[in-house]
Amino acid sequence: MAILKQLGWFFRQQWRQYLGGVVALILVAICNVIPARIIGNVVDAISAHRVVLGWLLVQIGIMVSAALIQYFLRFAWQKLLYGSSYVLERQLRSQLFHHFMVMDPSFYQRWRTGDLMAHATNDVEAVREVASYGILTLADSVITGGSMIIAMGAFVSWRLTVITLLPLPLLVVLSHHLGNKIHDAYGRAQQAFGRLNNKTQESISGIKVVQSLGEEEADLADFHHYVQQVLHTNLRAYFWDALFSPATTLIMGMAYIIAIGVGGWAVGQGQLSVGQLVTMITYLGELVWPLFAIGTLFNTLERGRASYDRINALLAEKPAWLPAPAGVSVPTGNMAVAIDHFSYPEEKDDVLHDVRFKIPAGAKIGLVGPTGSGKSTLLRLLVRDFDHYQGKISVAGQDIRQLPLEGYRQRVAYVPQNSFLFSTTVERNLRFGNPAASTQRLHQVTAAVAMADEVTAMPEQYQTMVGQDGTNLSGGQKQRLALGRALMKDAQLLVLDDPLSAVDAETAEQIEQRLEQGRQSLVMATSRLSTVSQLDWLIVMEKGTITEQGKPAALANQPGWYRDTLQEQLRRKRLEDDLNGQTD
Ligand SMILES: Nc1ncnc2c1ncn2[C@@H]1O[C@H](COP(=O)(O)OP(=O)(O)OP(=O)(O)O)[C@@H](O)[C@H]1O
Repeated sequence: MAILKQLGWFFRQQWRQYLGGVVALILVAICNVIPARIIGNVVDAISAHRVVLGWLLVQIGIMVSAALIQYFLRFAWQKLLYGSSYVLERQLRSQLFHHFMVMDPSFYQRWRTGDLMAHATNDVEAVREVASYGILTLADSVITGGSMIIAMGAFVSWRLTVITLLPLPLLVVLSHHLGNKIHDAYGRAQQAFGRLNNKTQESISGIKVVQSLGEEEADLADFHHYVQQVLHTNLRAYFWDALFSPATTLIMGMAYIIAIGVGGWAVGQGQLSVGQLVTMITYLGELVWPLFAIGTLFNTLERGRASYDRINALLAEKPAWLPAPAGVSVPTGNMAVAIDHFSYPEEKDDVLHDVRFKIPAGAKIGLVGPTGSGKSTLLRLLVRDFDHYQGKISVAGQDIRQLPLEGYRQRVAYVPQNSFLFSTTVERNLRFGNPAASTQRLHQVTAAVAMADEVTAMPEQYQTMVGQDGTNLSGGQKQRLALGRALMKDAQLLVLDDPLSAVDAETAEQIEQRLEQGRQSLVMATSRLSTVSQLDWLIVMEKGTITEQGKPAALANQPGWYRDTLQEQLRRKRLEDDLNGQTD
């Protein structure tokens, strides 16, 4: 029952609908009392040989009217209760989706996609069931059950009613005992479902890798293991649930035996008419549903509680970003990076330390260094993926963490190493960050990322669908579209993480030359050193810190990682050219 209290906010919000639904249920219960009473009267009239046609027609008329009224009332409560429950579902879904939108990357490191999807689907569904079926069964079992018991007492005999219903308290004991078991078992079943979701999502996303390595069988076996877990945990939940229904039948059976035994004896003693006994047994028949309803009610409520607890645990997580003081606007100007220390959440070792450099407005800065030296991490701090570092990154002297996140991000365009494309058209992907941009701008940007000819050659040009995460495109096309999307934004700072690694050297050089001509500030990590010579400033990172920085030409002449790696890359290039020359 705790879940009903937890959802109190929603029932208060929708009190009119729920009140209407419950009133309709009460009226249905009242209508339900009528037929048994009439059947009893008719039986007594028949036994006394005093049935008159007119009277009989009136009785039938009353029963038909009661059935018709019930029809409309049932329609009313279904519409009111079930309709409201969909409002709850909508509210929970939007709350979750909004939460997903504002959470920081460490949240997505802790939670896997499949789990989040299980929360947004199965758990929301289980809570919705509480607001519809749960309320229905609760109201119905209390109202119908209560009215039947009152009718038994009032129209037949209070003493016989009390004796007949003596086994009922067993049901309360049983539901209390089984309730917690169902709650825990259902929680485990939902967790298993989340893990299965993760597995399905990962296998489908990685299907090309699975197939190319011939690992289908192994992956199927792995999948089967997760399916087994879901099956096992659900069977466990249904085991506890299944203990309830037969118990209800048993308790009802006992009540019938008592009613027939004690009631039959009372008829023999002349304390009860046959018609009253028939009425009593018909009412008992009407009690079967409310009692079964109590069984499913506990299941629904416990499942709903377990799911609501899971949803709340998720919603209770707060984004790690620091809230900005009110009324602060985002300044423009020179930026300065001065990071003392940074380590990833739940990691002990520093990934960055003593990283200091300046980004004058409009400057084009290259970030190079061996793999794993912290280039991507540094870029992620620039775009405020993480705020928990010691030190300061500032714009016009103001710490970026003191600025409103949304406002700051509007000024920045970021292209991560593995950029994601939406499964929509080329145009909608490009316009994602700036839907209002003009067609001229769209064409300009397409040309800037050297895609104009390729887009023209596509079957539906800008309206060509790119497939899920751009599966219909080549790696280089995907990268250039992602870069184009960032350029469409007209941001003041472009943060690019090796954005052209899959693009051939010549095209990459062309694109980079255009980037260098732009007015925006640019910080670009790259693994291709031949293309950085035109940048204003070069930063070399090794083991999480800056080991060299200066103009590319100066660094090319001083001993260090940059000069060695550049010479090595140029030597290879010459070798390749020589080999190509031989084959020409
Ligand atoms: N999300 C993360 N959680 C924990 N550690 C991470 C995370 N991302 C990166 N690291 C670690 O931080 C270090 C720096 O990684 P980073 O990706 O910044 O290097 P990089 O210079 O960009 O490498 P590359 O050139 O290969 O892209 C590595 O040791 C890496 O394992």
